[in-house]
Amino acid sequence: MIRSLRVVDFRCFESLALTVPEGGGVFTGNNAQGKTSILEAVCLMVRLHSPRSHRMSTMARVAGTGGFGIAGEAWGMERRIRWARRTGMDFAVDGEERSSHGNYLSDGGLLVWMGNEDLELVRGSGEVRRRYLDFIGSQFEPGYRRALSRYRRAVKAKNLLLKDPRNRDAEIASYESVMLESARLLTETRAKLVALLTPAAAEFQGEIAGKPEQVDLEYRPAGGEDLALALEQARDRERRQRSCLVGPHRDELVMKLNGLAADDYASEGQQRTLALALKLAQGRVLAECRGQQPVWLIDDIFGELDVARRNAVLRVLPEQAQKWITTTHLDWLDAAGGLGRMAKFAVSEGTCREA
Ligand SMILES: Nc1ncnc2c1ncn2[C@@H]1O[C@H](COP(=O)(O)OP(=O)(O)OP(=O)(O)O)[C@@H](O)[C@H]1O
Repeated sequence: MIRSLRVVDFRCFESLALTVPEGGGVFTGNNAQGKTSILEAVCLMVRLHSPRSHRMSTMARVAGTGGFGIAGEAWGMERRIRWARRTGMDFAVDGEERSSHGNYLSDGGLLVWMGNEDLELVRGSGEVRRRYLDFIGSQFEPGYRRALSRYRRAVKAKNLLLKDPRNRDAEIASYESVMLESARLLTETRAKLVALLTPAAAEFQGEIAGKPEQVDLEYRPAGGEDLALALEQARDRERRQRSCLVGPHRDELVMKLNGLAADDYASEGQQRTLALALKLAQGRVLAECRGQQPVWLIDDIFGELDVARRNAVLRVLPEQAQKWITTTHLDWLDAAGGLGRMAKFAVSEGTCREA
């Protein structure tokens, strides 16, 4: 779990230093005060990933020096990342520089992020569902993140070549071999994850809905069973459309509720419930496979949930796990039985103090 967090020039914070108890913290404040930014800083420090943006430049404080730093004690180790416009990112654990993302992440902890935007998991494009699987995949399988970035680089290069009017078939073939090599780990891990997530999501869906509902998750690799053959068969189409059309960057995770497509048929309430169930399932799967409770970063969802669903989520969140919860008001928490083992923090205009 995370015991402390310090940031410099990150989002609206010029500086911030927090110590958080084992149970976690509830961060309260009006809109636009910096609550989500605190959770985002934790996510970056632990997973080198922000659920809000891929562009580090947007995270450096606008009136700051053009870079930012985040540090803290997480799972007994002192972690530190820095980003600067000129030099990019560097990171260290217990004072020792780590040479690569993979190296830094190898002994990092586990996270689950829950936010209102999770509804997009059910309603949004396939990209959102792939990101969900990738975030879990990189915590589940050590080589996943590296395979994903190799794969993405190869697709990007192939796309550039496909746009060239000259014949670049030989180079395309060499990038396809990189794609094939990295795709294997991605598709195998995604298939394994979906098989593990399905029963857990079904169980949580029932808990939150208050009645059993059938949940089916189906992983559909865009390259089918044989990606090499699919690439071969797509060759003419790809040349015409000048874009790489098959492979894990086009995979889908199909979701059905009570036998019907969840995006087209489920009610908004059912879709919200399914999105929560998917995130709870993520926590369960990670905890079981890695033997460690993830830290839960829960951004502003409780104030928005109806009482029944809120109580159900609070009931099924693992008691012993650390939770970082943001909220604009605390009325719901009083009704739900108070702070428990969590500390209360007040966030206001880029400052945060224990309240
Ligand atoms: N790079 C940046 N530099 C300075 N300020 C920023 C930067 N990025 C975002 N902000 C500002 O930081 C403030 C806090 O944003 P944040 O999303 O953390 O607020 P919040 O308290 O979670 O709000 P809400 O309750 O509305 O979700 C916002 O006013 C936002 O515009």
